Amino acid sequence: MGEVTAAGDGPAYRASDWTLEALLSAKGDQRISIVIPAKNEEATVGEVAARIIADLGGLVDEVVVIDSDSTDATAEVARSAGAKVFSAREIRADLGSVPGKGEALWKSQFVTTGDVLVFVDADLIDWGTHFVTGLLGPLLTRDEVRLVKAIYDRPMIDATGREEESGGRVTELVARPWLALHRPELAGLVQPLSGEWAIRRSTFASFEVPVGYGVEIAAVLDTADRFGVDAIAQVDLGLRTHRHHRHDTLGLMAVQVLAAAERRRAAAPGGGSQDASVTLRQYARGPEGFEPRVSEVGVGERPAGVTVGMPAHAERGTRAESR
Ligand SMILES: O=c1ccn([C@@H]2O[C@H](COP(=O)(O)OP(=O)(O)O[C@H]3O[C@H](CO)[C@@H](O)[C@H](O)[C@H]3O)[C@@H](O)[C@H]2O)c(=O)[nH]1
Ligand SMILES: O=C(O)[C@H](O)COP(=O)(O)O
Repeated sequence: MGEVTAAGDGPAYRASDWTLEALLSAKGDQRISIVIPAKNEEATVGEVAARIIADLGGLVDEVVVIDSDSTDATAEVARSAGAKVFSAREIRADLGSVPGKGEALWKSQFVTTGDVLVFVDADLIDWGTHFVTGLLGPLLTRDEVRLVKAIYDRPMIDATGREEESGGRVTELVARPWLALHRPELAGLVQPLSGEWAIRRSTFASFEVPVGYGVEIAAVLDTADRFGVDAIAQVDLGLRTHRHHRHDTLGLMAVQVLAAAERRRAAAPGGGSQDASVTLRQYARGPEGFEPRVSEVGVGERPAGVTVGMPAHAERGTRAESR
């Protein structure tokens, strides 16, 4: 097993570094929750949840799908697959609701029971349950590790099945350049935006959480700032394919990633209120020439979960933050 830090000055871990038996014994009495945020993922969420339940039922204590304002059969499909399903909007309704993936992850804190949270996207196509065991390995076996990021090859497959150039466009054009400019000690992160990551509940509950796609870059920066770069481990999981966005929706994602990163560079505008937004203008040629499309992109943040009250069943993991 290689020594690895986020700076990438050593080989990443590999999922095969741990057997299921080794993880079961390292787990002890800790509880493990898998959290799958899902917005209109009826085509894939059932398979993602069912495979984890079938392969890892002995290791994982619960598989929770957070339905993020889906208008399709995501919730029904996930429930039939055996997952516990919650609507993000209905969790802690006293705290209101805003759209976004980060919101779904933040809300998951109030309904999960795990000391360790493993986030897995719902739109995975090529993947395996070694994603989960790989992400758990460093967290269960090394006390200093707080956050584990998945790294993988991520080819971009077009509608005909042909492999385009590699994916991760926001990663390559936004996140990596920003890290190179402002946080070079984190430049060794192979996939700073990977949607599969594991974190101690106590750590996550102490973070402010961007409501949108800024949630990953924020967790990386906050972990490094609070606990040091060595608190982040990377695990090579091989190959991942997923559904791709068009360029215009990736532009919105890029705004959210940048807003979260900039907020952590300086007290920049944008964060703070859960409803904060930035106006993004994009252009497409129409009959009269280039026409603007204006989007209000949510870049607000939720406060640290511990400040708004954790449910009793989660208190053990949250108190452990002093670890
Ligand atoms: O409002 C939303 C939007 C998305 N999702 C879910 O979040 C996951 C990832 O969303 P997706 O739109 O597929 O993101 P990607 O294009 O895959 O973006 C990558 O980069 C993002 C920015 O870091 C990460 O949040 C993603 O997990 C990562 O896969 C999926 O399960 C979605 O269903 C929600 O739950 N609510
Ligand atoms: O992680 C990213 O950079 C975005 O999800 C975009 O990924 P894609 O270019 O593979 O669609």
